[in-house]
Amino acid sequence: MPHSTNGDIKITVVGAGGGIGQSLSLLIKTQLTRELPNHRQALLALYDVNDDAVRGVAADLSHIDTAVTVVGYEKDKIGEALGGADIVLVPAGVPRKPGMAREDLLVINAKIVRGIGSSIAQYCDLNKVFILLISNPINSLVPVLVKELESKSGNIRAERRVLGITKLDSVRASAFLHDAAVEHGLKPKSNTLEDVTVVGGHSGETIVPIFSQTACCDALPRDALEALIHRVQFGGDEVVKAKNGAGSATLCMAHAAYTVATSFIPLLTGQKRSITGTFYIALRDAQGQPINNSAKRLLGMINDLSYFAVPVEITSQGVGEVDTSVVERMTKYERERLLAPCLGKLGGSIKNGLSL
Ligand SMILES: NC(=O)C1=CN([C@@H]2O[C@H](COP(=O)(O)OP(=O)(O)OC[C@H]3O[C@@H](n4cnc5c(N)ncnc54)[C@H](O)[C@@H]3O)[C@@H](O)[C@H]2O)C=CC1
Ligand SMILES: O=C([O-])CC(=O)C(=O)O
Repeated sequence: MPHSTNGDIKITVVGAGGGIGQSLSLLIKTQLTRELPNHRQALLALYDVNDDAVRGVAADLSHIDTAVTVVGYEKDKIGEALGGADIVLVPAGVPRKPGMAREDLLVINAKIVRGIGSSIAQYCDLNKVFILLISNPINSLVPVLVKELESKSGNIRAERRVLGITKLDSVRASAFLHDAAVEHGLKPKSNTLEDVTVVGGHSGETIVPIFSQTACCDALPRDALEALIHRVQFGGDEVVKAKNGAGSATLCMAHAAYTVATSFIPLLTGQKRSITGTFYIALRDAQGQPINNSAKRLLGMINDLSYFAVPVEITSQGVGEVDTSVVERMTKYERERLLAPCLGKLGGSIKNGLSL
C-alpha cells in the first residue's frame, strides 16, 4: 500500500504503537467508514520505531470487521508508510511524568519530530498532505517541524500544511463547562455539549478558553468561571497525576485527534471546498511575511507572535484565512487576564523551538 491511488483516502499514524497512537488507530479503524462516501475506501498506515508494537497493533486491528485497510510498517519502512498520505497524524514522542512540564520534553521530542519532518519532506507530496502534530510541547514543536520541512523540502508554502492539534483543550472546555453548569443547577437543554473556542497555545497559561462566547457563561458565578478556566489550562496535569508515572492523556487525546482527522474527510473527498477548525499554525511564511491579510491582522492583536492557535479555514492549498473575530470579541477580562500572560509565555516557547 505505498500510495493512495484510485481515490482512496490514506491516513498515516506515526507513533501508532503508543498510547495515543493505538487508541486513535482503533477509532479510525472502527469509525471512519461512517464518514466516507460509499464509493471511497480508506487506508490506514501504521508506523512506529517500535517494530513489535506496530506489528502487533496492525495484526490486532486488521481483525476488526470494517472496510478500512490496515497495514503496519516497521522502523525502516517509513517511506512506504508516508508515501501518498493525505493526512499524517503524529503522536510520536515521549509523554510527561509527574513533576514535569511539557517544555521539559522539548529536546528529546524535537529530535524525534525533526526526523519525522525530514522523512515527510522526502516521501510526502507537500502540495497535498496535511500534517497534524500531536507531540508535545506543541507550542515549540510546530515551529521546529515547519522549519525542518522548509529547509528539507525547499517548499516555500510548507508552513501551510502543518497544523498543531490543540483540540483537546476545547474538548476539555466543553466537558468541564457541562460539569460546572450541572453543578450550578443550569439544566443542559440537550445532550449536545456546547462548543468552546480555545486560542493561544497548548500549555498552562498559553491555553486561552473563551467562555464569554458561550451561552451559559453569564449564569455561572465568577469564582466558578475562574475555576473552570484554571481546570482547562491545567487539565493535562490532572491526568498525569492520576496516571502516576504511567504517562499522560491518551484516550481523550485520541478522541480529539479522531474528531480533527474526520473533519478533513469532506475536503479530501471533494464534498466541500473548505473546512474550518482551530489549530496552532504558522502565521508567517518562510520569508517572514504574513501568510495572508487576515494573518496580518491577527499578528497586530497578538504582539506579532508567528505561531498561534486560532480558528482557521483549510482548503486543499492548506491553511487559508484565519478568523480574527473570536479574538476581537474577547472581553476586557479575557484580554487582560488571559491573553496578555499567554502572549508572554508563548513568545518564549516559540523562541525555544526556533533556537534549537
Ligand atoms: N497535543 C496534545 O494535546 C497532546 C499531546 N500529547 C503528546 O503526545 C505524545 C505521545 O504520547 P503517548 O502516546 O502517550 O506516548 P507513548 O510513549 O505511549 O507513545 C509514543 C510512541 O511514539 C513512538 N515513537 C518514538 N519515536 C518515534 C519516531 N521517531 N517515529 C515513530 N514513532 C516514534 C514510540 O515508540 C511510542 O510507540 C507525547 O509527546 C505527549 O506529550 C499527549 C496528550 C495530548
Ligand atoms: O499534559 C500532557 O503532558 C499531555 C497533554 O498535552 C494534555 O493532556 O493536554
